[in-house]
Amino acid sequence: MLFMGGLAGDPAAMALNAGLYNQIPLGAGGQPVQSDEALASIPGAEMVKRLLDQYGIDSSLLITVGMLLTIFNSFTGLYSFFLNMIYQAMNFFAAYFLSKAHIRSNDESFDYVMEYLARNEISTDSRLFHVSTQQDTIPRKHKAMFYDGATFQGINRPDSEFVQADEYGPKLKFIPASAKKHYFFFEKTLFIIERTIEHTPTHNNNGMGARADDETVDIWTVGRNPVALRRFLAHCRVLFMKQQQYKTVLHTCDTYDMRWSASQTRPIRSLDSVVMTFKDKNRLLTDIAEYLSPKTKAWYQEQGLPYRRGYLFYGLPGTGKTSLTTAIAGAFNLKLFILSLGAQNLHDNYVQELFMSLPPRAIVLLEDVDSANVDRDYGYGMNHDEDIDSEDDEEVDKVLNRGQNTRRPSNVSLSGLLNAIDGVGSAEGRVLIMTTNRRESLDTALIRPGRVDMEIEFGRANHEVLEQIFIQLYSGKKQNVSSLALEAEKKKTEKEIAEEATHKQEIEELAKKFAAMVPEGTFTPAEVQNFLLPRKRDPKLAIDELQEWLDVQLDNIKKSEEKEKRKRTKFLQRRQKWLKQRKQMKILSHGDDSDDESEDFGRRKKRRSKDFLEGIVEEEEGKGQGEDAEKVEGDVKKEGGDETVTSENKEVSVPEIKTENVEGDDSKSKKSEEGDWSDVETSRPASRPTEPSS
Ligand SMILES: Nc1ncnc2c1ncn2[C@@H]1O[C@H](COP(=O)(O)OP(=O)(O)OP(=O)(O)O)[C@@H](O)[C@H]1O
Repeated sequence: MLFMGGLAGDPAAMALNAGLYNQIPLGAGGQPVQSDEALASIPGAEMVKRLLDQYGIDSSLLITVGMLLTIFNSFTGLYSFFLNMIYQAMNFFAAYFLSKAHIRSNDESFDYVMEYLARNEISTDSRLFHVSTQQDTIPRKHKAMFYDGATFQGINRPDSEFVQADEYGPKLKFIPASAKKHYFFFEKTLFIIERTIEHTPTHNNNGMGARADDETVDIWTVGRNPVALRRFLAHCRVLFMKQQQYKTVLHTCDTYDMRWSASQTRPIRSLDSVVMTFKDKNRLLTDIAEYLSPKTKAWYQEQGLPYRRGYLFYGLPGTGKTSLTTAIAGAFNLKLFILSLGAQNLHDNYVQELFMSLPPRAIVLLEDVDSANVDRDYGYGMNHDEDIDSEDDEEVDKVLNRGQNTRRPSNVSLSGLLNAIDGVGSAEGRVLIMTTNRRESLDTALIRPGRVDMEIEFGRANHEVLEQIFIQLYSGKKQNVSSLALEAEKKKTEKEIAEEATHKQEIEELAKKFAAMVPEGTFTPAEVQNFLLPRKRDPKLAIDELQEWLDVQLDNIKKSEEKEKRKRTKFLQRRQKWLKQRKQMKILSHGDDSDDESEDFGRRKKRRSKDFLEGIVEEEEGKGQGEDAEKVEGDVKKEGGDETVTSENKEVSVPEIKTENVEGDDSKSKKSEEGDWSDVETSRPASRPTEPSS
């Protein structure tokens, strides 16, 4: 009880202390009575006294200790009381004589301030600081709150790069601690700054009661006039903008609290570095430039049209869809927001909120829109039992490619996505870029005009692209825009410029040779780069080794095409069998060719359809490349010119179905009663064995 002094200022504690005082009786004149008398008046004290006497300890000592502790208690109480007064006075002062700005970490201005603090060593000498080696991904909560003492001179230049690593690995970043006030002067005015981390209960998908950390920063300055504060914030903004001038800021969805978070900054990628046909690039860039011009915006408003534009980039993986999007963001100074619909926890509501919270002048990159529920045919919850009666070649492709769709299904529904894209609350002024490897599986609603205003196909490299890739890699021209690179460009001497021109000419000639050797439409740009990169310092070596590489690659391609062809042929055979069986089942169930109206029959048909589709993919995956397609087992028995299908112990004669030419020449393929399936083009799988690393 004596230690309740820690709670001084608390009325309950003071009352208790007073009570203890009252336990010591006072004699005449207010003087304490003799210790024995005093002790006698305290219950239980007699017993303690006897105990102390046993050990030869003077019992009057108890009184002295008690009194000393009481005095100490009074002092701590007083101290707390005065502290409390000072605190109240400061609050009063802050309320009436200070200006204050309150910024939350989900606002960009938070980054402005953090940038200033990091660059100006504010309170980095504090005894309490956080240390981090995280380099690339800077959580927003700590964004820019780091600097490296050793390279501070370097990074203090407005638009220079942070030096984040040395020869031993990532350098340390020092992050000033939160929940502590930091003081500094800006333009001779005193500023006080405090970071606070808030723990807010959330009810998001992470579960009830999960907590989301949020950070705020409070800035005070002396005086009722907030001009100094505004000037400071404007200064921070300019500093930040200069830093970001040659960077592309990537925002991704923070899956914890489901909002945009600036996760990375990257040097701007130049448009030249993305190689594609001039026609397509020109068409696209002209369209975006036109859309972003202020006149167009005004026109949209006058017409009462929603000011939005959408593009679909489709084609094989590694053909430059993402690279081009990043380059566009840099070229038009747009913020880039990347959303993958397969992200865990992402639901319709969140997608809508994310679209609503986009700033103006932003690109939203929706990657792999074919994934999951937004997929018309294969997505999670979609109709797998779809009848495969279609005569459409695309149908065959889809079935055969189905096994390749290993992406995790999304929780986002098609209608949810459509609402997010152009619902009432969706932000205006943004550019939407959707990418997919499988355009054919997208729902037409998703890519109708208004949602997708232009489509660009990305394919394997033709001669123009091959030549450009070679030139890009060996010309020595820097593809990342930065102030330092631009400075270096300006400082070149005439001799250097002349040497560069000669080098360029040489490279262009080699590029022509290179492009002539590589067959057109055979490799993706990523595959070509994959060959060139290990030989990046020696263009002639690349030419010398090209033929050897081509031989290996073309052989691999041939093998995978053959495999694909076998798979396709098997599919066609099975399909024919299945159709025959179905026909027989119809006859057995109804005795005629009427439509499948029996519910039982419909269910059986669907199950068989599903089993059939899955069977063909599994079978091909389960067996090796050398598998003979003729080994397909079935119920079909050939008997003379006709076939007999065994079904439910009954034999029914059906017209002959030709199944020859399984491995042979495609041109001799059969024509069945279901139509001609022989001319279907064999598609080469996107992924092939890559060059063994040397
Ligand atoms: N057209 C291109 N020009 C320059 N580089 C390219 C091109 N295509 C691919 N690359 C290079 O290949 C790599 C992969 O490219 P990118 O991610 O842009 O392909 P993608 O089409 O978006 O693939 P995915 O569909 O798998 O997302 C990158 O390193 C990129 O530099």
